[in-house]
Amino acid sequence: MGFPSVVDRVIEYILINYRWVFVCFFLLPASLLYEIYNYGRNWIIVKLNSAPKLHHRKVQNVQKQVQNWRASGMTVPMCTSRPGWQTMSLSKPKYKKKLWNIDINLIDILEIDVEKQTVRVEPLVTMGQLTATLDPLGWTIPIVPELDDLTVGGLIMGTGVESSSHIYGLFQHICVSYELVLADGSLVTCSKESDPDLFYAVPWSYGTLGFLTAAVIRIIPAQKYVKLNYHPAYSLDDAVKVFEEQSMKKDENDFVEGLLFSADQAVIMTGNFSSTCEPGKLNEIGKWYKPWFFTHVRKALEEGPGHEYIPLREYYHRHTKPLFWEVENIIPFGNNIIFRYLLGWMMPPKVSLLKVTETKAITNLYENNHIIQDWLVPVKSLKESLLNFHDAVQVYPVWLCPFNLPNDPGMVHPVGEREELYVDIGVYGVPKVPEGTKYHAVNTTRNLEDLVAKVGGFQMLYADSYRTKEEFRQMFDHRLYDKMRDQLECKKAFPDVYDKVSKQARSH
Ligand SMILES: Cc1cc2nc3c(=O)[nH]c(=O)nc-3n(C[C@H](O)[C@H](O)[C@H](O)COP(=O)(O)OP(=O)(O)OC[C@H]3O[C@@H](n4cnc5c(N)ncnc54)[C@H](O)[C@@H]3O)c2cc1C
Ligand SMILES: NC(=O)C1=CN([C@@H]2O[C@H](COP(=O)(O)OP(=O)(O)OC[C@H]3O[C@@H](n4cnc5c(N)ncnc54)[C@H](OP(=O)(O)O)[C@@H]3O)[C@@H](O)[C@H]2O)C=CC1
Ligand SMILES: CC(C)=CCC[C@@H](C)[C@H]1CC[C@@]2(C)C3=C(CC[C@]12C)[C@@]1(C)CC[C@H](O)C(C)(C)[C@@H]1CC3
Repeated sequence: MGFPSVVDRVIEYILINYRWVFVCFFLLPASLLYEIYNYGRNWIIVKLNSAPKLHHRKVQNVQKQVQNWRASGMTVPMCTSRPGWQTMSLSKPKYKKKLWNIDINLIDILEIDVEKQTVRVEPLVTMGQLTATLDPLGWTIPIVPELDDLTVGGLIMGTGVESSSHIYGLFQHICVSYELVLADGSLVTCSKESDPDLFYAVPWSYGTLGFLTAAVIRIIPAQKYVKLNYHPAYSLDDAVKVFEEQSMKKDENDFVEGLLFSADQAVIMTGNFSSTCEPGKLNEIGKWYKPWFFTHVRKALEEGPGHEYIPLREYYHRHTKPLFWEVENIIPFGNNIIFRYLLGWMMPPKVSLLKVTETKAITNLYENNHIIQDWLVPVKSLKESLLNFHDAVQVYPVWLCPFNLPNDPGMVHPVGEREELYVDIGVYGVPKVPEGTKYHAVNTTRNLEDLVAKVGGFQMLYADSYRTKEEFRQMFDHRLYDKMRDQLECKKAFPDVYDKVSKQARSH
């Protein structure tokens, strides 16, 4: 063994087992600088109010790039040029190296129309940017997927869900219209009324019908706080019952969410907008020294039912600081009180910087010894699904988020072809397997995918999907998608959606 390989191994050992050293001393300060740069840039744009004027020119630039692709002979299909490390998706989009990259540098909020109750945004606008802009004005989009860096484009072309989804559905269901550049270079705007086929085909198409250049999204009046009630449950039956009952009460609860801490311990949360706060009941969970949200919620198991008030924006982004519970694996002492007071203000490390500095060994570690999946199943199959996940991986906490699934045309439908309540079951962590056995990521995930498909469910596609093309086409309804691909001459212009999202297709 030569000297360099020993050094390599030592570095690899340190990077895997002591990733926090690198993260704390390099990534956290880098994340802060990056944020300050973004903040400064956004501030200048807001102050100069230049974004709406530039939009048209920036869209023309996208059209020009598509025209150039056509003029070049259309030899390889197109995708956006946003590098994989900048995205929130877990899977690595290796296809980008082979495809024709289109630069879509559209990052601004264009217009807030309080009369029509809509906001018009460009696709790279993030959830953090939207809440920072809308909340102080007393407005919000009805569904705010909780991680700051999720983008409007990714959430429309993929999907988005949040604790208000039991009322409003998925991210696509709060969108009024999409502005797209199509394969022929033309610019179209589609809505439910003007072009229902295209409008319903866009969500879950992962950029394979056209490039999104703007979207109009509904806004609703917001209030200063969320009054959050904690309902601890001490058996799976009780947890499922309370969760289901509360999710059905659309008129009573503005927000519903559950965290399952073990097979028989859960805390179900229900929340409402509130303009006032009871004295002594304010909890500013977003402050740098506050504990991670899921650890705070877990305390309700000992303390019993209770309620408190959380500032609205801090509620929306409650899972950002610990990236649900994923930061625990990267900075194990990140929730320690001394760390929080000293360095908590720099948290969390930017996902994009974590990704760009990820080594092959860490990628392998996550691929083989970690599960990150969101399964979307009818709520009536919740208990059965949770038992299946428990048998297969025993990963806790589990995230539970109810959502309404209308029977619209497009990729996803409720099982009974009638509007139905579904639940997103988020499983993120290191699987526990019986002693003496080894966790097999592909087999386990495939088995779970089968079980989810059997009850009429789907998986979110930001993570790894191991479906074959046939199984994928059974899970997602391709009728409208195929029709639009033919009609808009997409076959040469964009890869098929399966070839963008499947694990197999993405890895080479
Ligand atoms: C070190 C640092 C880190 C930060 N990290 C984050 C973060 O992770 N996530 C986050 O969302 N914010 C972040 N911010 C921004 C800051 O937290 C919020 O902007 C703040 O809560 C709003 O305060 P304000 O009233 O002073 O902003 P205002 O000056 O009223 O502006 C509100 C914000 O809205 C956005 N905005 C408004 N209109 C437009 C437009 N047309 N185009 C583009 N953007 C627009 C801008 O981001 C601007 O910062 C960070 C700021 C700093 C200094
Ligand atoms: N709470 C929630 O709902 C959460 C959702 N997620 C998931 O994360 C993903 C979003 O991450 P994010 O980083 O924002 O998005 P990404 O950059 O990962 O984009 C996701 C997909 O959307 C396509 N896309 C994005 N913008 C455009 C555009 N302007 N025109 C055409 N296609 C576009 C991308 O195409 P291309 O490959 O060509 O770039 C890609 O296939 C979604 O899949 C979402 O489901 C993750 C965490 C939480
Ligand atoms: C529908 C919902 C709520 C999904 C929540 C998904 C989160 C748990 C995901 C989104 C981004 C995500 C995949 C990520 C990771 C963990 C799980 C995350 C946070 C991490 C941080 C795990 C460690 C990895 O080395 C790496 C840095 C690449 C990723 C980055 C993205």
